[in-house]
Amino acid sequence: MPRMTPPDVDRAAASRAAVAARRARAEVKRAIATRARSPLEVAEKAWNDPAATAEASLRVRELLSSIPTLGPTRTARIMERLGIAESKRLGGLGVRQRVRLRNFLEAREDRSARRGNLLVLAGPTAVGKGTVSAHIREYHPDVLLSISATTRPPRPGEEHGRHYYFVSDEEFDRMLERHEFLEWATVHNAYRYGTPRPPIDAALDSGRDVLLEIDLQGARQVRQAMPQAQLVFLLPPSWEELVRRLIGRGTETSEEQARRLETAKIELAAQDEFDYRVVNDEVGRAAQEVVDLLAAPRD
Ligand SMILES: Nc1ncnc2c1ncn2[C@@H]1O[C@H](COP(=O)(O)OP(=O)(O)OP(=O)(O)O)[C@@H](O)[C@H]1O
Ligand SMILES: Nc1nc2c(ncn2[C@@H]2O[C@H](COP(=O)(O)O)[C@@H](O)[C@H]2O)c(=O)[nH]1
Repeated sequence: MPRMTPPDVDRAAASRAAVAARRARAEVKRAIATRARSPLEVAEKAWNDPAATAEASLRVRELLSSIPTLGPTRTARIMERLGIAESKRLGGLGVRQRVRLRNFLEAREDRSARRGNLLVLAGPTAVGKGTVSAHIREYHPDVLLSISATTRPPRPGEEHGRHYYFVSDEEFDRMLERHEFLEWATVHNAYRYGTPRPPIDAALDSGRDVLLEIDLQGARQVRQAMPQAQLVFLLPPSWEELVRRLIGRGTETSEEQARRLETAKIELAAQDEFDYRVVNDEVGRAAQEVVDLLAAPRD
């Protein structure tokens, strides 16, 4: 067997140390991915404990991308926002970079410790539920607006996956069999509508507030299934204004309008079942009232 010279010995030791360091970093990443350690705790250890070489040599990119909800694209975007270069290791960050990363990780931990709130927005046809919800989607993108599945055909301008998931009767039946809905109902004695449950659970678990824009039957089912949900009833300034909005929208035949106004009378009679009532006199103001209720802590 050839004898090892001193440089060979050094190289072998260095290579063993490199393998051990890689393993230690993989262990740290696994602990973050399985939520056994918080990324903030790992970062603090890297900065405060001189013996924490695995933590200190971990790249910021590796730390962030080990967080279960962050993929490589979001990681890259966050690092750019924090002003941290792709190759930077935790131990090599400057003071300002450490402050920015710490603030970011602290804010994430606060958010994930809080469960999101669920708010149901219901009300009679044409009161403006869709308009108020669209306003919230545009100005409060942090709120998840649930996308329902429906057997109704799309109206002009409506997009599959944005306004609704437009599905056939057969597909709706399959979703029912697979218990995919939090609630569902046949609305205005016409088409079926249902709220897919998995995106709602995921959002609430990650601390995101969720808004459901659904009918009275659905609101009652949500109250049963998730009693912590807040139920908000949207009111028109007057019955005459409601009729004006329905006719003015011009998306239903006069027969369908009459059917919807019959349902509206039943829905208006049930407004006392709701936790809050909001008058949709002006879209921005009504939307803000809904968002304020959504953000308010529940007891
Ligand atoms: N505050 C408001 N002032 C005046 N018009 C409004 C207001 N809010 C909504 N509208 C108008 O009323 C009509 C009905 O609104 P929208 O379609 O949002 O009602 P909706 O409650 O979602 O109805 P549906 O339950 O039938 O789907 C639309 O033409 C919309 O532009
Ligand atoms: N119970 C549910 N009702 C829903 C859902 N999605 C929408 N709706 C309600 O249906 C009517 C009609 O809506 P339109 O878009 O055809 O005008 C309206 O009251 C919606 O709030 C749902 O998932 N479940």
